[in-house]
Amino acid sequence: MVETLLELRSISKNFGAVQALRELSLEVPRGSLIVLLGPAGAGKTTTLRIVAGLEAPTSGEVWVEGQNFTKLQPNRRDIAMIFDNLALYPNKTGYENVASPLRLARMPKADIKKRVDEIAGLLKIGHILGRLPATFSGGERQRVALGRAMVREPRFYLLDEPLSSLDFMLRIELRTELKRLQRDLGRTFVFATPDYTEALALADTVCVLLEGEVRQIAKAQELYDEPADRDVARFVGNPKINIVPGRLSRENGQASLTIGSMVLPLPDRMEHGLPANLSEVEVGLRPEHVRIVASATEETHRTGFVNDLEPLGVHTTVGIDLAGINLALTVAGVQEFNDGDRVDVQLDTETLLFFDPISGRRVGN
Ligand SMILES: Nc1ncnc2c1ncn2[C@@H]1O[C@H](COP(=O)(O)OP(=O)(O)OP(=O)(O)O)[C@@H](O)[C@H]1O
Repeated sequence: MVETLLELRSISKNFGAVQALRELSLEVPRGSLIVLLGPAGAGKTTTLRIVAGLEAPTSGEVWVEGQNFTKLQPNRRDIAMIFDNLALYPNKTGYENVASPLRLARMPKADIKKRVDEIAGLLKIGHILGRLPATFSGGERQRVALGRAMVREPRFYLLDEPLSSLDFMLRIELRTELKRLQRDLGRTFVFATPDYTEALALADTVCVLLEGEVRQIAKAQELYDEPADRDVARFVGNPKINIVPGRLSRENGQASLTIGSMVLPLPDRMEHGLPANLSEVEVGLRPEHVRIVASATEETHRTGFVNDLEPLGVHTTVGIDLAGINLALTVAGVQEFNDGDRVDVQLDTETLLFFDPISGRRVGN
Protein backbone atom coordinates (compact mmCIF):
# COMPACT_ATOMS: atom_id res chain seq x y z
CA MET A 1 0.00 0.00 0.00
CA VAL A 2 1.24 3.50 -0.84
CA GLU A 3 1.85 5.60 2.22
CA THR A 4 -0.08 8.85 2.64
CA LEU A 5 2.52 11.55 2.97
CA LEU A 6 0.29 14.59 3.36
CA GLU A 7 -3.26 14.69 4.57
CA LEU A 8 -5.48 17.75 4.76
CA ARG A 9 -8.39 17.20 7.10
CA SER A 10 -11.39 19.41 6.59
CA ILE A 11 -9.47 22.68 6.23
CA SER A 12 -11.45 25.91 6.28
CA LYS A 13 -9.96 29.37 6.02
CA ASN A 14 -11.66 32.71 6.45
CA PHE A 15 -10.11 36.07 5.68
CA GLY A 16 -12.59 38.35 7.45
CA ALA A 17 -15.84 37.92 5.56
CA VAL A 18 -14.20 35.96 2.72
CA GLN A 19 -14.32 32.20 3.08
CA ALA A 20 -11.31 31.19 0.99
CA LEU A 21 -11.51 27.47 1.80
CA ARG A 22 -14.40 25.31 2.89
CA GLU A 23 -13.74 21.94 4.55
CA LEU A 24 -11.04 20.92 2.13
CA SER A 25 -9.85 17.34 2.54
CA LEU A 26 -7.13 15.77 0.45
CA GLU A 27 -4.68 12.89 0.70
CA VAL A 28 -1.36 12.95 -1.12
CA PRO A 29 0.44 9.60 -1.46
CA ARG A 30 4.24 9.53 -1.27
CA GLY A 31 5.87 9.78 -4.70
CA SER A 32 2.78 11.17 -6.42
CA LEU A 33 2.12 14.33 -8.38
CA ILE A 34 -1.17 15.88 -7.39
CA VAL A 35 -2.44 18.92 -9.24
CA LEU A 36 -4.62 21.50 -7.50
CA LEU A 37 -6.64 22.84 -10.40
CA GLY A 38 -8.82 25.91 -10.15
CA PRO A 39 -9.38 29.39 -11.57
CA ALA A 40 -7.93 32.56 -10.03
CA GLY A 41 -9.22 33.04 -6.52
CA ALA A 42 -10.27 29.41 -6.06
CA GLY A 43 -8.01 29.01 -3.02
CA LYS A 44 -4.97 27.19 -4.45
CA THR A 45 -2.33 29.49 -3.00
CA THR A 46 -4.11 29.62 0.34
CA THR A 47 -4.09 25.82 0.47
CA LEU A 48 -0.36 25.64 -0.29
CA ARG A 49 0.43 28.37 2.23
CA ILE A 50 -1.47 26.48 4.92
CA VAL A 51 0.47 23.30 4.13
CA ALA A 52 3.75 25.25 4.27
CA GLY A 53 2.74 26.82 7.58
CA LEU A 54 2.73 30.38 6.23
CA GLU A 55 -0.96 30.68 7.00
CA ALA A 56 -2.96 29.09 9.84
CA PRO A 57 -6.24 27.38 8.97
CA THR A 58 -9.38 28.71 10.66
CA SER A 59 -10.29 25.08 11.32
CA GLY A 60 -9.07 21.68 10.22
CA GLU A 61 -5.71 19.96 10.41
CA VAL A 62 -2.59 19.34 8.35
CA TRP A 63 -1.00 15.91 8.85
CA VAL A 64 2.39 14.94 7.44
CA GLU A 65 3.86 11.45 7.77
CA GLY A 66 1.28 10.65 10.41
CA GLN A 67 2.09 13.70 12.55
CA ASN A 68 -0.11 16.70 13.21
CA PHE A 69 1.73 19.64 11.62
CA THR A 70 -1.09 22.18 12.01
CA LYS A 71 0.72 24.30 14.58
CA LEU A 72 4.31 23.50 13.60
CA GLN A 73 6.56 26.45 12.62
CA PRO A 74 7.17 26.64 8.84
CA ASN A 75 10.95 26.24 9.21
CA ARG A 76 10.47 22.98 11.07
CA ARG A 77 8.24 21.41 8.41
CA ASP A 78 10.96 20.73 5.84
CA ILE A 79 8.61 21.41 2.93
CA ALA A 80 9.78 23.31 -0.18
CA MET A 81 7.53 25.91 -1.77
CA ILE A 82 8.35 26.91 -5.34
CA PHE A 83 6.88 30.00 -6.95
CA ASP A 84 6.77 31.35 -10.43
CA ASN A 85 9.26 34.20 -9.91
CA LEU A 86 12.21 32.32 -8.50
CA ALA A 87 15.18 34.59 -7.97
CA LEU A 88 18.82 33.70 -8.57
CA TYR A 89 21.94 35.16 -6.94
CA PRO A 90 23.15 37.45 -9.75
CA ASN A 91 26.81 37.35 -8.79
CA LYS A 92 27.06 33.58 -8.38
CA THR A 93 27.54 31.11 -11.21
CA GLY A 94 24.83 28.66 -12.19
CA TYR A 95 26.71 25.97 -10.28
CA GLU A 96 26.95 28.06 -7.11
CA ASN A 97 23.28 28.94 -7.38
CA VAL A 98 22.23 25.31 -7.55
CA ALA A 99 24.72 24.27 -4.88
CA SER A 100 23.84 27.03 -2.39
CA PRO A 101 21.17 25.15 -0.38
CA LEU A 102 23.56 22.21 0.04
CA ARG A 103 26.40 24.49 1.14
CA LEU A 104 24.06 26.03 3.71
CA ALA A 105 23.28 22.52 4.94
CA ARG A 106 27.08 21.92 5.18
CA MET A 107 27.10 18.95 2.87
CA PRO A 108 30.62 17.65 2.00
CA LYS A 109 32.00 19.15 -1.24
CA ALA A 110 32.20 15.88 -3.16
CA ASP A 111 28.57 15.05 -2.34
CA ILE A 112 27.49 18.52 -3.41
CA LYS A 113 29.16 18.05 -6.79
CA LYS A 114 27.47 14.70 -7.27
CA ARG A 115 24.04 16.10 -6.46
CA VAL A 116 24.42 19.23 -8.56
CA ASP A 117 25.65 17.18 -11.52
CA GLU A 118 22.70 14.81 -11.23
CA ILE A 119 20.12 17.61 -11.14
CA ALA A 120 21.92 19.55 -13.87
CA GLY A 121 21.82 16.48 -16.08
CA LEU A 122 18.09 16.04 -15.55
CA LEU A 123 17.38 19.71 -16.24
CA LYS A 124 19.89 19.89 -19.12
CA ILE A 125 21.78 22.84 -17.66
CA GLY A 126 25.25 21.26 -17.38
CA HIS A 127 26.67 23.48 -20.10
CA ILE A 128 25.67 26.77 -18.48
CA LEU A 129 26.70 26.05 -14.89
CA GLY A 130 29.94 28.02 -15.24
CA ARG A 131 28.15 31.20 -16.31
CA LEU A 132 26.50 34.04 -14.43
CA PRO A 133 22.68 34.42 -14.49
CA ALA A 134 22.86 37.63 -16.55
CA THR A 135 23.88 35.47 -19.53
CA PHE A 136 20.97 33.01 -19.16
CA SER A 137 17.86 32.99 -21.32
CA GLY A 138 14.48 33.06 -19.52
CA GLY A 139 14.12 29.31 -19.80
CA GLU A 140 17.66 28.67 -18.57
CA ARG A 141 17.11 30.96 -15.62
CA GLN A 142 13.95 29.09 -14.63
CA ARG A 143 15.73 25.73 -15.06
CA VAL A 144 18.59 26.79 -12.81
CA ALA A 145 16.11 28.11 -10.26
CA LEU A 146 14.21 24.82 -10.34
CA GLY A 147 17.54 23.01 -10.00
CA ARG A 148 18.31 24.98 -6.88
CA ALA A 149 14.90 24.16 -5.44
CA MET A 150 15.14 20.47 -6.35
CA VAL A 151 18.70 19.83 -5.21
CA ARG A 152 17.61 19.61 -1.61
CA GLU A 153 15.45 16.74 -0.54
CA PRO A 154 12.65 18.11 1.61
CA ARG A 155 9.64 15.99 2.57
CA PHE A 156 7.77 17.24 -0.49
CA TYR A 157 7.36 20.20 -2.84
CA LEU A 158 4.57 22.72 -3.19
CA LEU A 159 4.65 24.34 -6.62
CA ASP A 160 2.50 27.43 -7.09
CA GLU A 161 2.02 28.01 -10.83
CA PRO A 162 5.80 27.64 -11.26
CA LEU A 163 5.73 27.93 -15.05
CA SER A 164 3.15 30.66 -15.54
CA SER A 165 5.57 33.43 -16.53
CA LEU A 166 7.22 31.37 -19.27
CA ASP A 167 6.15 31.51 -22.86
CA PHE A 168 3.96 28.75 -24.22
CA MET A 169 6.57 26.45 -25.82
CA LEU A 170 8.94 26.71 -22.91
CA ARG A 171 6.15 25.96 -20.48
CA ILE A 172 5.30 22.77 -22.32
CA GLU A 173 8.93 21.71 -22.44
CA LEU A 174 9.60 22.44 -18.78
CA ARG A 175 6.48 20.77 -17.49
CA THR A 176 7.50 17.55 -19.21
CA GLU A 177 10.91 17.84 -17.60
CA LEU A 178 9.45 18.58 -14.19
CA LYS A 179 7.27 15.50 -14.44
CA ARG A 180 10.27 13.38 -15.40
CA LEU A 181 12.33 14.86 -12.56
CA GLN A 182 9.56 14.12 -10.10
CA ARG A 183 9.28 10.53 -11.31
CA ASP A 184 12.96 9.78 -11.68
CA LEU A 185 13.78 11.15 -8.25
CA GLY A 186 10.65 9.71 -6.63
CA ARG A 187 9.66 13.11 -5.19
CA THR A 188 6.18 14.17 -4.15
CA PHE A 189 4.66 17.27 -5.76
CA VAL A 190 1.55 19.29 -5.05
CA PHE A 191 1.29 21.51 -8.11
CA ALA A 192 -1.20 24.38 -8.37
CA THR A 193 -2.35 25.59 -11.76
CA PRO A 194 -5.42 27.15 -13.41
CA ASP A 195 -4.59 25.33 -16.66
CA TYR A 196 -6.41 22.07 -17.39
CA THR A 197 -4.01 21.04 -20.15
CA GLU A 198 -1.14 21.42 -17.70
CA ALA A 199 -3.03 19.21 -15.25
CA LEU A 200 -3.66 16.66 -17.98
CA ALA A 201 0.04 16.61 -18.92
CA LEU A 202 1.34 16.37 -15.37
CA ALA A 203 -0.94 14.84 -12.86
CA ASP A 204 -1.45 11.41 -11.43
CA THR A 205 -4.50 12.83 -9.74
CA VAL A 206 -6.22 16.20 -10.05
CA CYS A 207 -8.08 17.93 -7.25
CA VAL A 208 -10.49 20.51 -8.66
CA LEU A 209 -10.95 23.52 -6.41
CA LEU A 210 -13.80 25.89 -7.20
CA GLU A 211 -14.77 28.71 -4.87
CA GLY A 212 -12.74 27.23 -2.03
CA GLU A 213 -14.34 23.81 -2.29
CA VAL A 214 -13.03 20.49 -3.53
CA ARG A 215 -15.48 19.55 -6.26
CA GLN A 216 -13.78 16.44 -7.58
CA ILE A 217 -10.65 14.38 -7.08
CA ALA A 218 -9.95 12.16 -10.09
CA LYS A 219 -7.65 11.34 -12.97
CA ALA A 220 -7.50 14.24 -15.44
CA GLN A 221 -9.26 12.30 -18.21
CA GLU A 222 -12.02 11.28 -15.82
CA LEU A 223 -12.73 14.95 -15.04
CA TYR A 224 -13.37 15.44 -18.73
CA ASP A 225 -15.44 12.33 -19.32
CA GLU A 226 -17.26 12.16 -15.99
CA PRO A 227 -17.27 15.58 -14.35
CA ALA A 228 -18.88 15.61 -10.91
CA ASP A 229 -20.93 18.68 -11.69
CA ARG A 230 -21.74 21.39 -14.21
CA ASP A 231 -19.02 23.76 -12.98
CA VAL A 232 -16.29 21.14 -13.32
CA ALA A 233 -17.61 20.26 -16.79
CA ARG A 234 -17.39 23.92 -17.78
CA PHE A 235 -13.96 24.45 -16.31
CA VAL A 236 -12.36 21.42 -17.92
CA GLY A 237 -11.99 21.41 -21.70
CA ASN A 238 -11.37 23.95 -24.41
CA PRO A 239 -13.49 24.92 -26.32
CA LYS A 240 -15.99 24.85 -23.50
CA ILE A 241 -18.68 22.21 -23.20
CA ASN A 242 -22.13 23.17 -24.52
CA ILE A 243 -24.67 23.10 -21.74
CA VAL A 244 -28.28 23.49 -22.85
CA PRO A 245 -31.64 22.88 -21.21
CA GLY A 246 -33.40 19.66 -22.18
CA ARG A 247 -36.41 17.55 -21.28
CA LEU A 248 -36.42 13.79 -20.80
CA SER A 249 -39.50 11.75 -21.57
CA ARG A 250 -40.30 8.09 -21.76
CA GLU A 251 -42.95 6.57 -23.94
CA ASN A 252 -43.53 2.89 -24.60
CA GLY A 253 -40.23 2.05 -23.00
CA GLN A 254 -38.31 4.41 -25.28
CA ALA A 255 -36.54 7.36 -23.72
CA SER A 256 -36.09 10.52 -25.67
CA LEU A 257 -34.56 13.89 -25.11
CA THR A 258 -35.99 17.18 -26.30
CA ILE A 259 -33.54 20.01 -26.90
CA GLY A 260 -34.96 23.15 -28.48
CA SER A 261 -37.41 21.91 -31.10
CA MET A 262 -35.48 18.66 -31.58
CA VAL A 263 -36.46 15.26 -30.20
CA LEU A 264 -33.64 12.74 -29.97
CA PRO A 265 -34.08 9.06 -29.17
CA LEU A 266 -31.78 8.03 -26.35
CA PRO A 267 -29.87 4.76 -26.34
CA ASP A 268 -31.06 2.33 -23.60
CA ARG A 269 -27.71 2.60 -21.93
CA MET A 270 -28.16 6.35 -21.44
CA GLU A 271 -31.46 5.99 -19.73
CA HIS A 272 -29.98 3.73 -17.12
CA GLY A 273 -29.07 5.62 -14.05
CA LEU A 274 -31.10 8.70 -14.88
CA PRO A 275 -33.47 9.34 -11.98
CA ALA A 276 -36.98 8.35 -13.12
CA ASN A 277 -38.56 11.46 -11.61
CA LEU A 278 -36.24 13.83 -13.42
CA SER A 279 -37.60 15.38 -16.57
CA GLU A 280 -35.99 18.82 -16.74
CA VAL A 281 -32.27 18.41 -17.16
CA GLU A 282 -29.27 20.31 -18.37
CA VAL A 283 -27.49 18.53 -21.17
CA GLY A 284 -23.74 18.69 -21.65
CA LEU A 285 -22.37 18.18 -25.14
CA ARG A 286 -18.65 18.42 -25.74
CA PRO A 287 -17.90 20.35 -28.96
CA GLU A 288 -16.31 17.25 -30.48
CA HIS A 289 -19.51 15.28 -29.90
CA VAL A 290 -21.39 17.32 -32.48
CA ARG A 291 -20.09 16.21 -35.87
CA ILE A 292 -20.74 17.61 -39.29
CA VAL A 293 -22.05 14.94 -41.68
CA ALA A 294 -22.57 15.00 -45.45
CA SER A 295 -26.35 15.00 -45.18
CA ALA A 296 -28.97 14.41 -42.51
CA THR A 297 -30.00 10.84 -43.14
CA GLU A 298 -30.21 9.17 -39.74
CA GLU A 299 -32.33 9.64 -36.68
CA THR A 300 -29.60 11.46 -34.77
CA HIS A 301 -28.76 13.76 -37.71
CA ARG A 302 -30.09 17.30 -37.70
CA THR A 303 -29.72 20.42 -39.78
CA GLY A 304 -28.38 23.67 -38.36
CA PHE A 305 -27.09 27.02 -39.58
CA VAL A 306 -23.66 28.54 -39.02
CA ASN A 307 -23.72 31.65 -36.83
CA ASP A 308 -20.13 31.91 -35.58
CA LEU A 309 -16.66 30.91 -36.70
CA GLU A 310 -13.37 30.88 -34.83
CA PRO A 311 -10.32 29.50 -36.69
CA LEU A 312 -7.82 28.12 -34.14
CA GLY A 313 -5.19 26.62 -36.44
CA VAL A 314 -5.39 22.88 -35.86
CA HIS A 315 -9.14 23.15 -35.59
CA THR A 316 -11.97 25.59 -36.12
CA THR A 317 -14.76 26.24 -33.67
CA VAL A 318 -18.03 26.61 -35.51
CA GLY A 319 -21.09 28.04 -33.81
CA ILE A 320 -24.40 26.78 -35.14
CA ASP A 321 -28.03 27.43 -34.50
CA LEU A 322 -29.63 24.04 -34.17
CA ALA A 323 -33.36 23.92 -33.62
CA GLY A 324 -33.26 27.22 -31.77
CA ILE A 325 -30.26 26.54 -29.56
CA ASN A 326 -26.67 27.69 -30.00
CA LEU A 327 -24.02 24.97 -30.06
CA ALA A 328 -20.29 25.14 -30.61
CA LEU A 329 -18.59 22.31 -32.44
CA THR A 330 -15.02 21.70 -33.53
CA VAL A 331 -13.84 20.64 -36.94
CA ALA A 332 -10.30 19.78 -37.95
CA GLY A 333 -8.20 22.33 -39.80
CA VAL A 334 -9.32 25.67 -41.20
CA GLN A 335 -12.85 25.53 -42.55
CA GLU A 336 -14.52 27.82 -44.99
CA PHE A 337 -17.97 28.62 -43.70
CA ASN A 338 -20.11 31.68 -43.99
CA ASP A 339 -22.76 32.94 -41.64
CA GLY A 340 -26.05 31.27 -42.43
CA ASP A 341 -24.49 28.25 -44.19
CA ARG A 342 -26.54 25.11 -43.76
CA VAL A 343 -24.77 22.25 -41.96
CA ASP A 344 -26.00 18.76 -41.22
CA VAL A 345 -24.74 17.40 -37.94
CA GLN A 346 -24.82 14.24 -35.91
CA LEU A 347 -25.18 14.46 -32.17
CA ASP A 348 -23.34 11.74 -30.31
CA THR A 349 -26.12 10.69 -27.96
CA GLU A 350 -23.89 8.02 -26.37
CA THR A 351 -21.67 10.61 -24.75
CA LEU A 352 -24.17 13.18 -23.56
CA LEU A 353 -23.79 14.33 -19.98
CA PHE A 354 -26.81 15.16 -17.84
CA PHE A 355 -26.92 17.57 -14.94
CA ASP A 356 -29.56 18.21 -12.35
CA PRO A 357 -30.57 21.81 -13.17
CA ILE A 358 -30.97 22.71 -9.50
CA SER A 359 -27.99 21.14 -7.77
CA GLY A 360 -25.77 21.13 -10.85
CA ARG A 361 -24.63 17.57 -9.99
CA ARG A 362 -24.15 15.15 -12.83
CA VAL A 363 -26.79 12.44 -13.00
CA GLY A 364 -26.92 9.16 -14.86
CA ASN A 365 -24.10 6.94 -15.99
N1 LIG B 1 -4.44 37.68 2.95
C1 LIG B 1 -5.66 37.70 2.43
N2 LIG B 1 -6.59 38.56 2.88
C2 LIG B 1 -7.85 38.57 2.38
N3 LIG B 1 -8.28 37.74 1.42
C3 LIG B 1 -7.42 36.86 0.92
C4 LIG B 1 -6.05 36.79 1.40
N4 LIG B 1 -5.43 35.80 0.71
C5 LIG B 1 -6.34 35.29 -0.14
N5 LIG B 1 -7.53 35.91 -0.02
C6 LIG B 1 -8.76 35.60 -0.77
O1 LIG B 1 -8.96 34.21 -0.69
C7 LIG B 1 -9.44 33.70 -1.93
C8 LIG B 1 -8.50 32.60 -2.45
O2 LIG B 1 -7.27 33.17 -2.84
P1 LIG B 1 -6.03 32.33 -3.37
O3 LIG B 1 -4.91 33.27 -3.58
O4 LIG B 1 -5.80 31.18 -2.49
O5 LIG B 1 -6.59 31.82 -4.77
P2 LIG B 1 -5.80 31.12 -5.95
O6 LIG B 1 -6.63 29.97 -6.35
O7 LIG B 1 -4.40 30.83 -5.55
O8 LIG B 1 -5.82 32.21 -7.07
P3 LIG B 1 -4.63 32.72 -8.03
O9 LIG B 1 -4.56 31.72 -9.13
O10 LIG B 1 -5.14 34.06 -8.49
O11 LIG B 1 -3.39 32.81 -7.22
C9 LIG B 1 -9.56 34.89 -2.85
O12 LIG B 1 -10.89 35.35 -2.80
C10 LIG B 1 -8.62 35.92 -2.23
O13 LIG B 1 -9.01 37.23 -2.54
